[in-house]
Amino acid sequence: CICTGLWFSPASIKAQQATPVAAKIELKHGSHRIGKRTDEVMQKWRGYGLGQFIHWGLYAIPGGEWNGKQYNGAAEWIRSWNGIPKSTYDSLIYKFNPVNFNADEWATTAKQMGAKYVTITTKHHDGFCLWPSKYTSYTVANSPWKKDIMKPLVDAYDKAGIDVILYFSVMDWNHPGWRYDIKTKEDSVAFEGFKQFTRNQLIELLTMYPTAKGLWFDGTWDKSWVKQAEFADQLETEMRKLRPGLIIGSRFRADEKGKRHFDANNVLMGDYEQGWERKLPNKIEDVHGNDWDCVMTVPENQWGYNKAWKGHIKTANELIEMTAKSVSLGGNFVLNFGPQGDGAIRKEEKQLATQIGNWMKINKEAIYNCQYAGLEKQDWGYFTKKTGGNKLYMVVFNAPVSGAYRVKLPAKMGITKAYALATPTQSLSTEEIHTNEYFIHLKKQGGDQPFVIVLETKNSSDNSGNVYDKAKT
Ligand SMILES: C[C@@H]1O/C(=N\OC(=O)Nc2ccccc2)[C@@H](O)[C@H](O)[C@@H]1O
Repeated sequence: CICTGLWFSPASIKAQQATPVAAKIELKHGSHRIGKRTDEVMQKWRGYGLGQFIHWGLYAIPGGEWNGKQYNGAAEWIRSWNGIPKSTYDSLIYKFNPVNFNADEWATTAKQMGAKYVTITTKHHDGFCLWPSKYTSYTVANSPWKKDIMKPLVDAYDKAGIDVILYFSVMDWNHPGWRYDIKTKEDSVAFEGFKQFTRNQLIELLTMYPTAKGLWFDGTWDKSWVKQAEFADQLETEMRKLRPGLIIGSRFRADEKGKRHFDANNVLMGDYEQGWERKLPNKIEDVHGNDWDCVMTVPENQWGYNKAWKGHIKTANELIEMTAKSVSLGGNFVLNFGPQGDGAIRKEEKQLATQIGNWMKINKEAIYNCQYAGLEKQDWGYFTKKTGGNKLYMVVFNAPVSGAYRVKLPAKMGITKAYALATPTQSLSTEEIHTNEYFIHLKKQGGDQPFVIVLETKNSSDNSGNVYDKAKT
C-alpha cells in the first residue's frame, strides 16, 4: 500500500482490501444448481462421446433453392428469405410425402457411425410438427404422409441402443401468437396464448415419447422469450417433475436479468453448456468445468438438407479430430445430418458415417466413457482418459518425424505399459527423459488415419526412482 506521511491514502486503503468477490446477486430464476449433475442419467450422457443431430422438416423439400435460385443462408431458414412468399413456403405441408423415409435406416446409419445419442428436430423455427400435435393443425397429420414421424424414429433409435434427445424450437414462425418482442398490450395478450401453446406442446412431447432422455431447445434468443424468466423457470420445473432425470441445456431459459447460458452470477443455466454451435473450445478453461456438447454441420452452415452442398465439406478425418478434441476437453461431439425431402439420407452423409464408424470400430475405447485427462496438450494430438480407470489414450493426428511422442505426467504417476490400440500385444518402448516426462517410441505408421496409443498408468507412492535432481535455479 502507498503510505503518504503517517496516514494511508484512501487509494492505498482500497488497495489493501482483497479484491472483493462480486457480491452474489439474489436471483429467483437463475441457475438452480452449482456444479455438474452427478446422477446416473447425466453420467451416461457425459460418456456418450459421439452423437448425431437430425434436421428434417418441410425445408428439406426446397433444399436451399427456389425456382432455380439458390438461397444463401442456412437451408432450414429458407422461409425467412424474400425469394419465397411465406404462404408459399407454408403450403409445403401439402407436399410432405417422404416415400423413402425409413426410421430403421436412419438409426442404422447412426449405429454404424458409433453415435450413442441422437438429437432430432420435432419442430424447427417454421413451426411444422413432425408429430401429430393436437395443439396446431400444422403437423404431419395434415400432410399427404399423415403418419407420426417421431414415434417410428424414437422406437428405431431406442431399438438401436441410441438415446434420443428431442430438439424443440420455441420460436415458431407459423403460430399467430409468436412475437420477437412484446411492445404492446396486443403483443402481450398474443404471447400469453403462445406461452400456453408452447407449454402444452412440450408436455405433449414428453408424454407421447416418454423414453426421450432430454430436450434440446433452440429459438430462445429473442426478447419476447428472454422476458419470460419466471414462466420458463416454472415450465422447466414442471417438465423435470414429469420426467425425472430429463436433460435440458443452457439454451432454454434466461434469468430475470435477461442472462442466457450463464445467469447473472455467471453460473451455468441447465445441465450442460449448449453454446458450442459450429465451434469448439480450445483449452479446458474455455468450458468452465461444465458439461458441454458441440453441434456441428458438415458444410459451413447448413443444418437442413441443401441440394448445393456448397463450400468446404468437412472430411471424416476433420470430424474424427473434432470428436477427439471434444472428448479431450470433457465434452461430446454431435454431427448433423440433413435428410432429403423424400426421407433418404444423402450419399455423402452416409459415406461420412461409414468412414467415421470404421475409425470408431478400432478406436472407440478412447472416445466412449472418457474425459479430460488433465495433462499438458502435446503437438501430436489429444489425450483422453478412461473415466474411473487408469488408462490414458493418445489420439494421434500429427505423428512426429522422430517417432518420439512426448508425454508429461503428474508426479507419482508411472507408465506400466504402452501400446498402439490397434496392436495391443506389441509393447512400445518408453523413455523417461526428465522427471515425469517421457518419450513413447513408435516408428512411423503407414496410412492417413489418426491412431491411438494407450498408456496404462499406476500411481506410485514413492518417488525413489528419480535419477534427476531438481535444478536449483
Ligand atoms: C442447431 C442450429 O441452431 C440454431 N441457431 O442456433 C443459435 O445458437 N443461434 C444463435 C446464436 C447466437 C446468437 C443468436 C442466435 C438454428 O437457427 C439453426 O437453424 C440450427 O437449428
